[in-house]
Amino acid sequence: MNVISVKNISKNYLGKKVVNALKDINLEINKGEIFGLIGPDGAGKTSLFRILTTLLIPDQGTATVEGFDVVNEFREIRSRVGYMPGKFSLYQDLSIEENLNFFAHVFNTTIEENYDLIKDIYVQIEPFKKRKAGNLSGGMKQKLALCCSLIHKPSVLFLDEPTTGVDPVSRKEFWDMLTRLKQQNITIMVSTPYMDEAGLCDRIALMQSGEILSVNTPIKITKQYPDKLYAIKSDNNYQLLENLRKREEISSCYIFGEYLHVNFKTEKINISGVEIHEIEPGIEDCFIYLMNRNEGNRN
Ligand SMILES: Nc1ncnc2c1ncn2[C@@H]1O[C@H](COP(=O)(O)OP(=O)(O)OP(=O)(O)O)[C@@H](O)[C@H]1O
Repeated sequence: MNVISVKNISKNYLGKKVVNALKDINLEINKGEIFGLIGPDGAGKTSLFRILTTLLIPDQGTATVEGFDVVNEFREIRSRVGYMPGKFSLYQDLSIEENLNFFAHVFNTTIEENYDLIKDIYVQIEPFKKRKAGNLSGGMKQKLALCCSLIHKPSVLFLDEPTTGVDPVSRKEFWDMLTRLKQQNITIMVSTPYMDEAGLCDRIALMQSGEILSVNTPIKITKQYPDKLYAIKSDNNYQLLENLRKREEISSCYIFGEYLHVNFKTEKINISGVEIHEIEPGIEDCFIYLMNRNEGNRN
């Protein structure tokens, strides 16, 4: 049985303008996986998390978590999942210790009862346990929020952009922690806008504008890239970008760090006065390729 199953889920927000936040989403997530939802702001990641954690009702489709329906069996789900929302949602006026005790109390447990699960993370913030949550650094807030979401020993953990705005060292530590939680057989669904974190997941879904563009292991997604990709650099990359985008034989060209990444429609490459070499595509290249293809199909 899949731990999370999403079938034809759609969600619209009604307002002056209707927003199609999720369009016919289908996903299956296996036990013990670290599954990444990768996509830019507005892709629909939070809406999907909120549906799976029973905080939002879908307009269409069905979804189950640990075999329970997200609408009809929400109570069963709430006791089994941990949710770390994107925005810091703990009590800023309570200390680390008080926040943790509060969440333990809500779930009818104690810090001591499940200490084993949070120990690795908690020891890093314990020296500051009397400090108010509002006065913690980004990395420490994130560790506290993770502890609070784990305190009732959930079997599924939903983490919405847990590393956004967190320094690179804390980001690395955070992903190490997720690997340790996975070893305890916890299924983890995590969203991130950082493409480098995609490679740390067992499988990922690339999401854009409420749609899933691809689901696979990070390696398979990059292997499916259908074209040759070149990195090109000149003294003036902006001028080069403008020139290349006008050329008929170039199907895509975008800035990537100090290089431009370019696809050609033709095998023969006629370009001089630049540094050019073929490269292996990364997740971000795959994302851009799939996004362009999706937009092309729509037009
Ligand atoms: N309560 C709401 N009312 C109206 N529109 C909403 C609401 N919540 C989300 N949206 C819109 O739905 C779309 C998907 O938003 P969602 O928050 O699910 O995406 P996301 O990938 O998590 O992005 P972000 O990181 O910006 O939250 C966006 O266009 C967003 O503006």
